[in-house]
Amino acid sequence: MAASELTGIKSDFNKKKVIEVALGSSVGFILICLAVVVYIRKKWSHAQIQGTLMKTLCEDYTDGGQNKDVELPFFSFSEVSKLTNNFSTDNKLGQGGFGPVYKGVMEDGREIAVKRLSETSTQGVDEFKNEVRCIHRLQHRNLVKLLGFCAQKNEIMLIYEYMPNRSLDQILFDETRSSMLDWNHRCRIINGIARGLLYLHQDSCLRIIHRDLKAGNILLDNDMNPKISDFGLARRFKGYETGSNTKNVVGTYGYIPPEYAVHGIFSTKSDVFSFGVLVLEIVSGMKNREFSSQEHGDNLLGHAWRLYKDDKSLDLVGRSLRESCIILEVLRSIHIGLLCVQNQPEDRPTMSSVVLMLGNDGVLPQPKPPAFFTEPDLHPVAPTTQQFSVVNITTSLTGR
Ligand SMILES: Nc1ncnc2c1ncn2[C@@H]1O[C@H](COP(=O)(O)OP(=O)(O)OP(=O)(O)O)[C@@H](O)[C@H]1O
Repeated sequence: MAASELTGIKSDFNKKKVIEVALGSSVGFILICLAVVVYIRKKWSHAQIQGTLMKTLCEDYTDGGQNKDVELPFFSFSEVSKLTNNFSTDNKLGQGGFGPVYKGVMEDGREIAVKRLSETSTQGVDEFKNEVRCIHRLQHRNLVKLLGFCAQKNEIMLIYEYMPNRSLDQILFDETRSSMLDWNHRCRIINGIARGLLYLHQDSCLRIIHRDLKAGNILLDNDMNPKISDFGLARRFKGYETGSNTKNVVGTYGYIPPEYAVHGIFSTKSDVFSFGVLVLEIVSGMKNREFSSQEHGDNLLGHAWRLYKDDKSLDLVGRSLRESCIILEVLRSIHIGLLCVQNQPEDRPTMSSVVLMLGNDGVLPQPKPPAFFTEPDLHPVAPTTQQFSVVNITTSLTGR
């Protein structure tokens, strides 16, 4: 081979190498730039959330605020850190849409649960603010108590009373743990949730639609008394309002009524619907969302309705409940549950009627068919959000 040919090959080879290196380093450079931008954006949005929250909390809790009559105790970062054993993993209770939740013990021995807003929170500033603003002004034995907050050192945390039996879903839908809840407990849980909701709708100073009532948002104390929690999506309403409209439908699949899912209309009757789903889940020990009858493909609501029509409602009762159940009470609860999940909001009872119906043995009206017999074809915006509350529904649904 001639020397000139050899030099040609060599220079081609060098050129190729130079291009490869140049390309490689510019791709690397672009990737690094992208990573830096993502990192800065994340930090910036977290700082923004914290900034807005600080402002809200300051407005609410300083002399200039409107709510200076309501005192919510302030905890310093070092105090919370000490109470939770430096946010140790042993103290971690779980992870929700806001971020991790830690158990802590106060100096006087009281146990607390600390919700720490995380940088990757799927629920934003509005939900966090809402939670603080709603819940600290409400006082009812069936609502979880907010004990204080921390807004310091770029940290936002909410401090609640600790509920030793955690959330209802963790017991109700667990095959072995569900036996911890006999009919007596379940009856008390149904009644407690009903009273807590009635307080929110009618008796509290704020009047609130919860909008995310579900088994995961019912916490249980030592004696299995229920406490409604998670007010991040709650909305205040005026006494004369019958419903509001929103394009941003939020909530949790399986608990959302048709008028809200399809038309974005929510009212106290949306909570009544979710309550009805919850009652049927408590009696059956099954999740509405996951239940699909092998016989006819109906979800839990459709299944309960068919059994009711065939006079076989007792077949709905979960295995772990069969020994302890009081038949008349169980049948009445199922009947009330079915009244609450009726397709038309105006057919559903108010929570004050529900509390009355649960407390006496008078004749109940006949329920009409429930909404969403079968599992609707829902496609969450981001499938990962499904385990948490804030689920935006983009597809339309059809009820039957
Ligand atoms: N006050 C509390 N006492 C005891 N455990 C709690 C308390 N609050 C929350 N937890 C537990 O912490 C975990 C996370 O709760 P969190 O309310 O943040 O989210 P979630 O209800 O699981 O989801 P989402 O954010 O969708 O409501 C759950 O396991 C819950 O049982």
